[in-house]
Amino acid sequence: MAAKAAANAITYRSVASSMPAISGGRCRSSRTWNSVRLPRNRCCSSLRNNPADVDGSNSAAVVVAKDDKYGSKQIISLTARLYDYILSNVREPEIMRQLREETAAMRGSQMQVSPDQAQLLAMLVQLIGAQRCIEVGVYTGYSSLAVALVLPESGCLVACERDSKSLEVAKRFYEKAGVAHKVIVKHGMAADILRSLILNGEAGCYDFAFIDAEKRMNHEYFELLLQLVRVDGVIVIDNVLWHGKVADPLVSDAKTESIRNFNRRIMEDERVSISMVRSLSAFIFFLFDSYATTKRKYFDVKSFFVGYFDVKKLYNA
Ligand SMILES: C[S@@+](CC[C@H](N)C(=O)[O-])C[C@H]1O[C@@H](n2cnc3c(N)ncnc32)[C@H](O)[C@@H]1O
Repeated sequence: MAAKAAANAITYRSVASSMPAISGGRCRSSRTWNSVRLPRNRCCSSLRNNPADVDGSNSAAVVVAKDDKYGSKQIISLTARLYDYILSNVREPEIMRQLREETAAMRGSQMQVSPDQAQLLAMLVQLIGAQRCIEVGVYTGYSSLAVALVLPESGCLVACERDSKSLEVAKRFYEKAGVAHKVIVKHGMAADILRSLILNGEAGCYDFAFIDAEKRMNHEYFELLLQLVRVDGVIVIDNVLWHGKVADPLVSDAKTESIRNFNRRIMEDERVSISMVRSLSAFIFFLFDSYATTKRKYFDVKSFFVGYFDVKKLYNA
């Protein structure tokens, strides 16, 4: 699949365009999926020029722990070379590359999700057949653009951001990408916006949410989104490993502590199924389900990929 992707002009959405939604009993086989044409050989390998590893070893991946505790699993660190390889297998639409490159010169550009993370968000939206999404923390719009591009024409994304300057860039790119009609931009404090959606009778009306704003507010966003997102919907939270600081006993600043507390509370929260995913910064997925069946829908990112390709085979057969 990856080799083919590198050799041919492909579409971001090519597989699911022929498949119905697979979650929540909502089968929408007749909907129109958005197709984003990628230029030939377009991938993100241009993102890094020097694949030398941080430790100078140039090894593809380093075993950082091998212990009885981990069974026979080797734990690898994400070296620059390995990350370069991952990026070379990302299908980044041209419009997103333009946005990423424009944002690179701006203050705070490190806040943007990476192309591989954006692709994963888009795939999650596709997998659950999401129609209505919310993003908390838009910045210049990279992750929201990834979501908007794969939403069906009838879909919508409520994009919450307090910074008007970043929003100007985001709005320009929604227009340029032809998805502005799918994005409802909300300028203001995210918690207030979420509360107003609830007051507006929109509880349970959303399929997917992405939280990527003020980390100390995560729990509040989460509780509000639990009301807004339907049972069987998905919430993704960024930065749950906080650059590795959550696991470092010497770090105890307020932000790290709040993320630790949040992760602990989520781990104990039986209302949701969870999966913490390793990434440069990490995601937690929440898949809502009823109490009785909470564990039934558990999956991790590896099975996403397996499931994705299996589903493709199923529908092509
Ligand atoms: C990490 S960035 C978002 C990056 C974006 N998801 C992307 O991938 O391009 C966080 C954004 O959240 C916004 N933000 C922080 N606290 C907020 C709040 N309370 N309400 C709304 N936006 C907030 C910041 O202005 C910033 O633009």
